[in-house]
Amino acid sequence: MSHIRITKLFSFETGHALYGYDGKCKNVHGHSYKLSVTVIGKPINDTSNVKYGMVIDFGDLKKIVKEDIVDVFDHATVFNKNTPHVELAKELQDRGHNVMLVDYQPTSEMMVIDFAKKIKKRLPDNIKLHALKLQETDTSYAEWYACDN
Ligand SMILES: Nc1nc2c(c(=O)[nH]1)N=C([C@H](O)[C@H](O)COP(=O)(O)OP(=O)(O)OP(=O)(O)O)CN2
Ligand SMILES: [Zn+2]
Repeated sequence: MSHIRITKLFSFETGHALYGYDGKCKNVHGHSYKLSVTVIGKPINDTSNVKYGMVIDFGDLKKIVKEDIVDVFDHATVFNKNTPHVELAKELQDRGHNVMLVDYQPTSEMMVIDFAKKIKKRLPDNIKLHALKLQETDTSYAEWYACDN
């Protein structure tokens, strides 16, 4: 049976700020992120399996990405916990805002690395993460490919 890649698209609204950056993105601002998740595997060959003909049910892939990424990042503001932004984060949290502290600079590149780690942990053994594309704006995106890593 052939290996087939299947892809599901997600979107979420997230705020961030790049501490120490030399441009406008050092300010707190937000993006309508678009995330494309591609996995690879062989379609199930067993006619008695309810998932016959599927690499992975799109719904099962959606559950993983929703639980570990979309529901966590949507309408949150992400700050690098290794910077003084941690104080701003605390103030916002104390005032009831949805803040996420991460261990990295929240660029598209670093976020896509984080997402790859999270998704890989959740996939069944027979399904491999092939690629992620994280689109920050209409003109800017970062990609993670298994073959590069
Ligand atoms: N390599 C990276 N460069 C920049 C990142 C990033 O994650 N990786 N992020 C930013 C900012 O978050 C910014 O909001 C997005 O940058 P940019 O594409 O430059 O945004 P513009 O609105 O100016 O895009 P145009 O379409 O060119 O107007 C900065 N850099
Ligand atoms: Zn930004």
